[in-house]
Amino acid sequence: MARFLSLFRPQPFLGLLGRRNPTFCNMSMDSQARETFRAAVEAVQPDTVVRQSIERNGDSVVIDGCRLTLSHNLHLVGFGKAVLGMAAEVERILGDHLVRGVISVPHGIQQTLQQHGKSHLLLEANSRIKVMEGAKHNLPDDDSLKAAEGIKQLATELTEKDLLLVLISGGGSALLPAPIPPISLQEKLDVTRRLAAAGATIQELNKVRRALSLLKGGGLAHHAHPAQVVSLILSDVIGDPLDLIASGPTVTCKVWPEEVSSILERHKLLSSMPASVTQVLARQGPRWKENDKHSDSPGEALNAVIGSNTVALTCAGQRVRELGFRPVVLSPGVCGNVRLVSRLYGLLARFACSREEPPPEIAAEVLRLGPEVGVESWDLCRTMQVLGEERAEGWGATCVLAGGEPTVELTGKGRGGRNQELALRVGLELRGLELPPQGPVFLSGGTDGQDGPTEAAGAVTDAGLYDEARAQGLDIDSFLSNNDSYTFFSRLSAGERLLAPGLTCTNVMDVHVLLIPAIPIKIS
Ligand SMILES: Nc1ncnc2c1ncn2[C@@H]1O[C@H](COP(=O)(O)OP(=O)(O)OP(=O)(O)O)[C@@H](O)[C@H]1O
Ligand SMILES: O=C(O)[C@H](O)CO
Repeated sequence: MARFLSLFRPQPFLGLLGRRNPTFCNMSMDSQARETFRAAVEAVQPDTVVRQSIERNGDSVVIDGCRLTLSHNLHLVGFGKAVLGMAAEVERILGDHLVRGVISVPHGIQQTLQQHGKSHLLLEANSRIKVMEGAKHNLPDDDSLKAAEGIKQLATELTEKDLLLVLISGGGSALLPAPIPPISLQEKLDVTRRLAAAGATIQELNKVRRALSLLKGGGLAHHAHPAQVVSLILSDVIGDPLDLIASGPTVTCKVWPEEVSSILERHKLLSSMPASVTQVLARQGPRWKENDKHSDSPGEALNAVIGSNTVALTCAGQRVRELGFRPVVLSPGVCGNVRLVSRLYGLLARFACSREEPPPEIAAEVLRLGPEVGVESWDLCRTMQVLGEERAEGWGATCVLAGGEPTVELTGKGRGGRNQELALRVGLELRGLELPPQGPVFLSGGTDGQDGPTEAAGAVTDAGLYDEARAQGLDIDSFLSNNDSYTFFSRLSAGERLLAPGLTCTNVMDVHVLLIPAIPIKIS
């Protein structure tokens, strides 16, 4: 008769491989998934990433391998949800050379940071940096327009002796609006709003924003010429494309009006564009005025990505290794429909947990599905190889880490977010995979601490989700069809599966953690 025996790898062998040093062996799988997410977020804190990217030696500073000399010539501008903490750290490190600065940050952020006890991310009372709050609800408004004007003014006054440090993070586009005349702020806002509502991707949205802005698409670097410009960027876009993060204000790029028109056309908006937008798109030559003092300057800058989803996943991997799991990073670029993404995680869990050699159909479906959600075949094969090795070598615990920004097709009117919906769907995919002592656990969380318009960042699920919901009278399918994942997780077991770290002060998109426990071997 078949019997099951828990055969975990002998500890000395594991020590040799350097994989297992389980510091939290008493933690539940749920807690370990949360701890892994915490480590991911911790790694991309605004002050941490700045500290790690600036090396100060006396009156010189090395950034991204480039040595720069300081002589009380440092100016600073910034825009984005995380730049307040970034600016505070820059001022701590280089404050004695700082002449002045202006940053554009989300409405209410200073008060919120104060309330959350995060005063280390706030500027000192005697700071030389002016903080301007605006862009309520992540939309450009008069306040962020004023901040953008202040930033443009500062940049325009610089000389070749100056160094301009630019701090950029997600949300920067809305915090730096500078529409090319005669486009008004309201018209630009309408264009971006309508595009977003039509389902345009962030790549499409920011290509359009670039074409209509004085500061995006290299405009800020252009206005700062002939000063030296260095940007420190916390990326919230898949693949870390410099020209698209916050619409690339320090990355000179040519605008192709045909490309912009085709994006508008694709979303059926071209024919209803205001006359001002049509006029700007029809212009030939440089976007900046002919009489502009820098009209022919290239506006070159050093652009350094100092924090990204990849950094978060790498640090999460280190943490989960300490917890006793072998980490494998699937991809930092998971995108596409959450339905397909959840299917992929379900298949990977099945592949990892299969007691026999996994049926080839699983690997085939993984390879077919992966590219549809932004994961390269090479990464899928590498991940399955690690999962397969663990099984072949004796069922060690593994952790698949990934990140990115999947999408949800909104058909209902409920409250939720893409992370909670993904976790809910993966929970369904894992159904039936309950292996002793515990089956796989999946966590999906937004690194900014907020998943859609909800108070949670995401949720943690496992194979027991379906039965747990049923026992509590909750019908998962009806919550899913109403995009009501937040209500579902709030009601289920008093909300204990919700991931709610609160405001994290950073944003490198989402993090996915699939923990596969060490599995007992079947001895016949
Ligand atoms: N009820 C819902 N269920 C599932 N997803 C939702 C729901 N409502 C909104 N969303 C999704 O949430 C996303 C917006 O959430 P969020 O504000 O976290 O986005 P974001 O892209 O992370 O923004 P940012 O990068 O500015 O923080 C959109 O992709 C939207 O489709
Ligand atoms: O501000 C923006 O454009 C988005 O957050 C992407 O960087």
